[in-house]
Amino acid sequence: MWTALDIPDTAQETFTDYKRWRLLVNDGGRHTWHYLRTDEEVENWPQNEVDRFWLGLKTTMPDLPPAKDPLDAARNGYKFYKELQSHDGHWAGEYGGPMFLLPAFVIGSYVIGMPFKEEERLEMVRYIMNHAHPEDGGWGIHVEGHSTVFGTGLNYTAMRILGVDKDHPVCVKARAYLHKLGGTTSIPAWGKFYLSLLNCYDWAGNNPVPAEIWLLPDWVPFHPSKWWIHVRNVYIPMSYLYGLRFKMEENDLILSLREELYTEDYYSIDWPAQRNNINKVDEYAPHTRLFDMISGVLYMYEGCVLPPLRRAALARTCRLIVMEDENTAYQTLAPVSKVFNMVARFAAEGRDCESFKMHKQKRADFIWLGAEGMMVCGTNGSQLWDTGFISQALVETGLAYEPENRESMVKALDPSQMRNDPIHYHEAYRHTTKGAWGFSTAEQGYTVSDCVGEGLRASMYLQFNLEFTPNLISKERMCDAVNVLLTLQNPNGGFASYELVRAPQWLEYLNPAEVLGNIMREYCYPECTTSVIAALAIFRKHFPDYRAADIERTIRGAVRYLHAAQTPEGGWIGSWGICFTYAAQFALESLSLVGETYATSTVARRGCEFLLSHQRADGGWGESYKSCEQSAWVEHENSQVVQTCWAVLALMYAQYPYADAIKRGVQLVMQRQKPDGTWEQEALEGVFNKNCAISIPAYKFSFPIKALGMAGKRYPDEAVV
Ligand SMILES: CC(C)=CCC[C@@H](C)[C@H]1CC[C@@]2(C)C3=C(CC[C@]12C)[C@@]1(C)CC[C@H](O)C(C)(C)[C@@H]1CC3
Repeated sequence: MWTALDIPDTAQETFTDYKRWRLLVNDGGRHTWHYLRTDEEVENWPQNEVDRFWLGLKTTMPDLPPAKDPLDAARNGYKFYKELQSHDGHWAGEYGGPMFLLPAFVIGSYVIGMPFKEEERLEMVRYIMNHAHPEDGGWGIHVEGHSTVFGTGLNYTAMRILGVDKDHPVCVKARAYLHKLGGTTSIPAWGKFYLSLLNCYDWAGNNPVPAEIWLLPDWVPFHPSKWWIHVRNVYIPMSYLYGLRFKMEENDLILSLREELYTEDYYSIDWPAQRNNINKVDEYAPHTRLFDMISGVLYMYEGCVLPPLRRAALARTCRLIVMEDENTAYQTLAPVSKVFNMVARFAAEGRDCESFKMHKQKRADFIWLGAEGMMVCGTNGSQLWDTGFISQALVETGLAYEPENRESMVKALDPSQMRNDPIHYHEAYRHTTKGAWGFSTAEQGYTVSDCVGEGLRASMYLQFNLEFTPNLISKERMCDAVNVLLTLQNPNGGFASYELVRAPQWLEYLNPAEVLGNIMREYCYPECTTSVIAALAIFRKHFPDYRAADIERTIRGAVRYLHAAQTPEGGWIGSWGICFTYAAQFALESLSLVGETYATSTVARRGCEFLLSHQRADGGWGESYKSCEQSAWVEHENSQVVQTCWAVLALMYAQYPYADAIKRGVQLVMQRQKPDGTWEQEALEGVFNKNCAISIPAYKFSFPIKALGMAGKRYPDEAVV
């Protein structure tokens, strides 16, 4: 255990002085939180509105005159949100929600002896405490999910490592619940893995992760280079660490955890029998028989591995890990692979080396301090994504032209386009990045299809629609972005997230991570496809001569995919936002850009009717995250501002002719606006892999501003309040 912390019984009050925390934004959009220990530092680096807002402190923003109409309400919204723009032009923000990322960081860091500051540890404990379920004291896979062994086992362990005593009431309650669930023997695979690194679970209790798979020739249909990039990047360092059976040395905490986490005597557990022991409360994607069979064979193979083969396989995975670190300047693709890469590099090279230093430096980029404590975000930020949406909203609503908003629009231009392919490109099985945008920063360096779409579109809007912005992005750079988009279309016309679909569908039968669905390979997504359609449709208006035939063919194929992806009820299943309302907004917008609206297209008309069938009596829309789990509409108990905006935008894009439904939605969003122009944080807005919700708090600015502003423009004569 890191030094013991004195932790109060409840966590509403902050554990550190929030007036001393500052968000540093530098180096192309990196953001890191710093605690100022001396008064002198506090004086030299005053707290600003961005710090105060995200820390949940009272901002100095005044109450605004009540909005007269929707456009005015949008204006009020932006008056506030503009103050949250960083000096470099992007909007920094929180991106929390999953409850396994912070424990992964804590466990991984502890295993390799990479410390956190005491103030950080205190606020991490506070975050965990604030998200314990009041009834049972446990944690789920995300903050809104039911308690599971995965959530409870990992967060309990993290609390103990961070310095909380085992007799603290929060630990006592969580432990009682964990024991009620049978203890951590039945923790899902990734939990088994973290605990094994910590020396609190025997490696024999894990299903094998043989590195030898990386020695197969590339043409093999299930070759790991064809897996979804997140799973690939998680399993490369996992297979390396599994091959080494890497674990930290025993100490008092570990010996104690071996007692606390289990209901039986740790030393008499039948570990091989635990490989497929997964608690029912955790299971989202149960093992298939095929998976269990292959694991059984691989388990036998582990008893007779050929040392030269294993050595060659470990050398190969080690090389892949180093390439990923170097391609991303040690950001890595996302927090799960970040931790495993960090531990793997430590296992290979130790502490006194550049990789340890660099991993420590970039570990900070994932850590965010919110009103409820310190968390680990889903990525190193959502810089490009949030900047893209708000820029587009301002241009589409016309607010960008208003003198007081011009400077912020000039600052927002040119967000982090990647100029070159990765350093290690083909050898690391990467997709091209020259001209692409990713979700966060250029440094992180991963092409994402819809981020290229939104980045390109925002750049075109800012540069071409506004006469006061400089010409920063050359035609050549925009064409580079289009080139990337054109490489990403799949044979069925659809677009996936980071790469082309490389692997067959049956690979999903081998999903080893019981808590997430659709993870093994890329899938085509309506949202990604529609972003691309929209960007290309706008691009060709500005540059009708550039690759005109290719663009036409691509758009036609994408629209065909989108038509086919519509469900019989008329909706689209969203995979990255919740859920049908999210996807409908993208789908109906992109269809309108190719001339398909309520009046001209049955697809658009059915899309509108589907949405209208779910409008609630209060005028809003509200879907639960369970819609994503079940791929079927599940009503939330309350209507949600962000989802209402998506639905209203979708209807407006489709030129739904009867204004009443739209106005009722607009009214709800206006009623929920607070006097300072903001909206309350409601339910989590994002999701991944079917089963894990994630918050994207910037959506509660960008989409209301866009929806209200567009409604204001569309119905200019009416005050809708
Ligand atoms: C399973 C693992 C490895 C967990 C770590 C979390 C990541 C996988 C998540 C967190 C954020 C996340 C949901 C994200 C995406 C993929 C998966 C991410 C990175 C993408 C980039 C996919 C494409 C989407 O359209 C969109 C751009 C919205 C999201 C953004 C966030």
